[in-house]
Amino acid sequence: MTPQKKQVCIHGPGELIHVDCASHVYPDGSVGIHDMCFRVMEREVVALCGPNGSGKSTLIEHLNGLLSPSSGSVAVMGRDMGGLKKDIWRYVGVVFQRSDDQLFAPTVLDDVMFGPLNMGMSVEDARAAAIDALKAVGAMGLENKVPAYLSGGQKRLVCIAGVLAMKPKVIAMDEPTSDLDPQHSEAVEKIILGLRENGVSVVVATHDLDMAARIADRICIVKDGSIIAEGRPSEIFYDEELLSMAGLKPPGVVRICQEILKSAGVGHSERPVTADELVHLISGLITKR
Ligand SMILES: Nc1ncnc2c1ncn2[C@@H]1O[C@H](COP(=O)(O)OP(=O)(O)OP(=O)(O)O)[C@@H](O)[C@H]1O
Repeated sequence: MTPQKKQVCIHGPGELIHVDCASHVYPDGSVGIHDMCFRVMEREVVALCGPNGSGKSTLIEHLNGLLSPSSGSVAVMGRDMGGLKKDIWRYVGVVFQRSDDQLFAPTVLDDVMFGPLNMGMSVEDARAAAIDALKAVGAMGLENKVPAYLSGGQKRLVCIAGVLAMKPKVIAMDEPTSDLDPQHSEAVEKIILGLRENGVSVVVATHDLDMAARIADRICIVKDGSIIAEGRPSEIFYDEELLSMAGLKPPGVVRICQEILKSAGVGHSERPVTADELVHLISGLITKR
């Protein structure tokens, strides 16, 4: 199935967020995104994949009103972003690319409690929400630490906890596994999948196509400020022409699969994108011999 090129930006049922941004122009005249139609549906993980400077962060910052379209609109739960004001954090949370942009309080607990307190929760409830969130990301024990002294991986987990504590319906994460070791990356992947399991939708901007293949229901390819194609990982990651046009390399599993099938001289309709799917395909081929 050919991935769909985005053409029209029509509101549809089940949308949590609808971005219809004709353009976002930064004060210096740089165009961050343009002709951008983007939707977030219920209970899905969407990955934004594209080269440096393609507009992923700019799009993410439109999802909770940190940036607004120069021309166009953003609707959250069917309501215009402009009317949501501070309430936006109840619906959409953003985990920034640089953890140091997010952490500011004297202790981890203060930091994670900040959002809930700002939403009007009592100190007691905010503390309970913060502790729950720290538990959910496996960061209990860090409550009394100074955020600035945490490791990069710990900072990322605390940033995620700070957003989780507000219990939003959508969480957008900008390159959540960049600079993380394999263990912390896996922890973040598990958190994302756990969120979807609990009915939270997650938008992830990432250069890690292997991770996107493992966790995403939908891949959006972002190039030069627009989404040029979207579809399931198995559709997008086997489209060599599309990936090459976007300056991207297929995930490792896809490359291995293509090489194996080529050297074995067999065609196959299956399109594995995860290691488990590839193992399943190879086992099937061996059994048939
Ligand atoms: N504050 C800003 N002022 C001016 N131009 C900006 C600003 N932020 C981003 N841009 C420009 O907007 C475009 C999109 O940048 P953006 O950071 O959204 O891309 P990205 O896909 O997230 O990149 P990366 O993968 O490197 O993080 C780029 O041309 C960038 O130079």
